[in-house]
Amino acid sequence: MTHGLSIENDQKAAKVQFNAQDPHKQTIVLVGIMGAGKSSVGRRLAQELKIPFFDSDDEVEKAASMTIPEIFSKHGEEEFRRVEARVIERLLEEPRMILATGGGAFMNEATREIMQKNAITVWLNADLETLWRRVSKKGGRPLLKKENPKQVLADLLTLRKPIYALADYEVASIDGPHKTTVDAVRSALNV
Ligand SMILES: Nc1ncnc2c1ncn2[C@@H]1O[C@H](COP(=O)(O)OP(=O)(O)O)[C@@H](O)[C@H]1O
Ligand SMILES: O=C(O)C1=C[C@@H](OP(=O)(O)O)[C@@H](O)[C@H](O)C1
Ligand SMILES: [Mg+2]
Repeated sequence: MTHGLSIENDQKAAKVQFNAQDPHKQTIVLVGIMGAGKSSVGRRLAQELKIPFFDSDDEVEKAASMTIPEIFSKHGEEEFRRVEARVIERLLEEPRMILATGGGAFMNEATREIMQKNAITVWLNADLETLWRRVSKKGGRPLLKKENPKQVLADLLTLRKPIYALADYEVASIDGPHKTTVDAVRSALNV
């Protein structure tokens, strides 16, 4: 039946449109483990693209008027995760931006669904040695304040990798100038 066919086609067209992703129009969310470069690469990417940059960790700190280590020690990780999820949901209602997330944010299924629906997700990936070198330079990451922080990082990486792999794009965050990784993201997304 012609009429039936045309409805079916319209529905298909609507579906394609609904799922269409456009890195030129949508927020670009950077995910990946601690030290992947979400914050530092994200800031530079936003500068190049001349769009706003937000870091969910900074926004959580502002919302709580506390540093992340303080939130962890005074209220615990669960409370941090609750605030983090709320902050990201709010940011994804804003106009297009580059959003650097904290390394655990993408593990939350609801948050991940919101990101995948409203944004382009990019996994910055790096090997353990590179990550370890980077995170050892600076403290401020409560999850690594443990007896064997390198092992903690390795275990987290093993646990989280299959989830990060659900991102729309994977980009290698290799050592060298940040610009190399910024260029790699731009070329993957064609922005
Ligand atoms: N692709 C990269 N090239 C060079 N240095 C990097 C790169 N990514 C991160 N770094 C460095 O590693 C450290 C951690 O990076 P950061 O952006 O804070 O990572 P994340 O926000 O993913 O935890 C910083 O000192 C940063 O300058
Ligand atoms: O991996 C994680 O669970 C965390 C990563 C941190 O952000 P970065 O990935 O930017 O270091 C920060 O959100 C918090 O310390 C917890
Ligand atoms: Mg960061």
